[in-house]
Amino acid sequence: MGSSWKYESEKAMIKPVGMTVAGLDTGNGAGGETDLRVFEVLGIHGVFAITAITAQSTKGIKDINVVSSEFLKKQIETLLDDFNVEAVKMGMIYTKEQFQVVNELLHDSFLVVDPVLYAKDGTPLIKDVEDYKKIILPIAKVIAPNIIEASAISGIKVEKESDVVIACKKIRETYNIAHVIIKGGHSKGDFSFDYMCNEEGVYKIGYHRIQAKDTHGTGSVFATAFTAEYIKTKDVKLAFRKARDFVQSPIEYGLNIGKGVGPVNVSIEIMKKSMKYEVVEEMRRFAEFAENNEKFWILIPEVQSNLAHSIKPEYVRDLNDIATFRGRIIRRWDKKVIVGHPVVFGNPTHTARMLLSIILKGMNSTCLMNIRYDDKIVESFKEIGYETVEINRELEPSHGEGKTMQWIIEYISGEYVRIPNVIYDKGTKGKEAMIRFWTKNMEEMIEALDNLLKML
Ligand SMILES: Nc1ncnc2c1ncn2[C@@H]1O[C@H](COP(=O)(O)OP(=O)(O)O)[C@@H](O)[C@H]1O
Ligand SMILES: Cc1ncc(COP(=O)(O)OP(=O)(O)O)c(N)n1
Repeated sequence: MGSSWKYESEKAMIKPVGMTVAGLDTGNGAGGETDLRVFEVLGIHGVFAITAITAQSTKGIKDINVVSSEFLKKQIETLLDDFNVEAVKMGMIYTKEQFQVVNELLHDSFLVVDPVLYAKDGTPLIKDVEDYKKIILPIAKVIAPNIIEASAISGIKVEKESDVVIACKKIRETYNIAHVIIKGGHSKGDFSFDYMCNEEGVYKIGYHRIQAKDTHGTGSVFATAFTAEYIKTKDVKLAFRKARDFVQSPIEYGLNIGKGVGPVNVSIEIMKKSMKYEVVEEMRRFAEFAENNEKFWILIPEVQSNLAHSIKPEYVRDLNDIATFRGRIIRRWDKKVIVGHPVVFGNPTHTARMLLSIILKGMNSTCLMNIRYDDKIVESFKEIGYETVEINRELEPSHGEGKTMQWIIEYISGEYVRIPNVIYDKGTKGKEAMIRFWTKNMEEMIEALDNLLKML
């Protein structure tokens, strides 16, 4: 007999386990609970041995309540007794007695140390630093200080690239740590460079430096992402690359919450993926409406139509956040409307480019369709209650291909406080007259077109 259904289903639900030994940030921006979130997003079951509770918010740390070393020991023993912990990330740990517990129980683990000497507000997160250097650093497999921490640990003031490499090597040799990563978030320049050195050499990764205010937790996120990726691949170089890549979007989409430095947005990529899934579902709903409405063909111009649909406007950065139908919306010779699936993101169609320009002007807009120009259609839009604006294409300056949609929106926003929902032009030499209609969501788009078609 083959394996039973029950066995197959249980097997499918196994997740690798990673541990964080860290403090708790009551404001949920750094520390152990953020580590658990990173583990979760990256497909690892995170478990948490807590070293201290910090009374913390985006404004900083008010107080620290340290967990006794006996209780820390109990937590780690309890977790190790049950789970197959594949790697351990360590953040805040406070006292010499706590270091001894970790040394005793985790010296053989794949230990990734984030030496959080100070929080962003300057509060020390490790009390007995000299003991920490003696007891914790020699059992680390990987250490990931920022440049301030690297300076303190190596005794070399890290300012320029050559200092980073020297400090990296010194830390490696002094503490016999296989992989030293020095993070560049606190350095200057257009790129934030991180360096990793090990016996094979020095690797450098640079990403565009984001001018961000809400960066609380970047270090915790980086080290936990590294640990998660190491668990999945057992490849240190790959884990370094993936962790650096992972941290970029959470910084870009940092959460402007609280009165101080807001947390980075750990689940942003999952949120964007789920929003994109909803967009695809709604595009399917639109396709059904277009193909089944007997009069829909009236709306379709010679060049055919398309519908652009974005994720929530505040998350839109570029055309990759906007979907269209690859094969457009086509009117056949017999007036039948055919929607050209599939739905694709990032296609530089006129509709997608105009929607992007409207969103980047701050409008609450997620849908835009191009419609055949006809006086009657424009009048019907007015009757439904939409504001309209006519654009004279003769006024368009000569610019390269692909700039017209942006020009139209720039032109309108120079004249209007709010961009009207119906934007039309009567064409010019070689350019068909066209209406472009945008709405705040798919609900409104379908309802408006349904009402419009009843009037035609
Ligand atoms: N403004 C930024 N733009 C892009 N990447 C950043 C920025 N700030 C930090 N990083 C990245 O975030 C990670 C954490 O770095 P860093 O801020 O130096 O750590 P810490 O939080 O321990 O001080 C690194 O990969 C670093 O390159
Ligand atoms: C409980 C706790 N642990 C760690 C930190 C510091 O984490 P980090 O990711 O380096 O974030 P910033 O403090 O630099 O924002 C913390 N604050 N609290």
